[in-house]
Amino acid sequence: MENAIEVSGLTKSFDGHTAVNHLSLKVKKDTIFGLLGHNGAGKSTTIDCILGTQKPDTGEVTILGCDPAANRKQLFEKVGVQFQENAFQKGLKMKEICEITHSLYKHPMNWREQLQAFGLSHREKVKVTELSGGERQKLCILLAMMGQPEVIFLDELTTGLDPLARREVWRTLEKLKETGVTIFLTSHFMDEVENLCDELLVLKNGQTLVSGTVQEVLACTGTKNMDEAFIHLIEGDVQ
Ligand SMILES: Nc1ncnc2c1ncn2[C@@H]1O[C@H](COP(=O)(O)OP(=O)(O)OP(=O)(O)O)[C@@H](O)[C@H]1O
Repeated sequence: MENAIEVSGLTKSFDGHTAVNHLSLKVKKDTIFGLLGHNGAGKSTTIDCILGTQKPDTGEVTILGCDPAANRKQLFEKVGVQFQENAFQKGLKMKEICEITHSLYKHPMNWREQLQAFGLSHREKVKVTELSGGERQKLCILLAMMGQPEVIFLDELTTGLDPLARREVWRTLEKLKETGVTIFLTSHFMDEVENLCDELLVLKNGQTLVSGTVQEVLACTGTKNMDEAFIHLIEGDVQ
């Protein structure tokens, strides 16, 4: 199976502190990949380096065979990114943000359909600042999907969502995967990872502890679920 994302020997330091240390990974096309780790493990830095928004100290990255730093414009059409909610311009209504984002793409999605799938249709005229945290989070995911990307990056996918909303998001991602979208996500919810991810990688202090399918991680840690596996991995290997 072809790879959508390849990372080899990625290292990134800030002021002498190594945030990501010699990380290598491959994400197969049409799969969901989960990057896990404790707070400060290096997940967001990894995504920033993969997207080219941070310059790695060393390492090679390709998305859909391209160097993201050198092919930014070309990749923009094919890669969706979940931006942090505080990046929203104040005073804009949800509908206006959707329309603006829609206008940026050659082949945008029907955002009203997705708004309905997320149960947000009745809120389209509400200012983003007046939405609940969970509603804003769903909006961020919708915006990442807007250009009908081939690859989508979702950092802290369902943080702030209630259990029902999390399942709505899961269903959306499963449908996206069925249509041939590759998804790279980070999450602190191990049930989410078990349900969604084809493969995962656990980081501790910027270094890879383990990678593989959920079953492989459970087998190598001798645990019954990802919660136990995660705690075993993070607590068991003090560095
Ligand atoms: N711009 C920056 N300048 C200095 N240090 C940074 C910067 N960005 C990240 N770091 C440091 O790099 C390390 C990894 O941070 P990162 O945000 O990648 O972790 P994370 O795994 O995404 O954490 P969380 O789960 O809390 O979001 C941390 O020690 C963090 O303080």
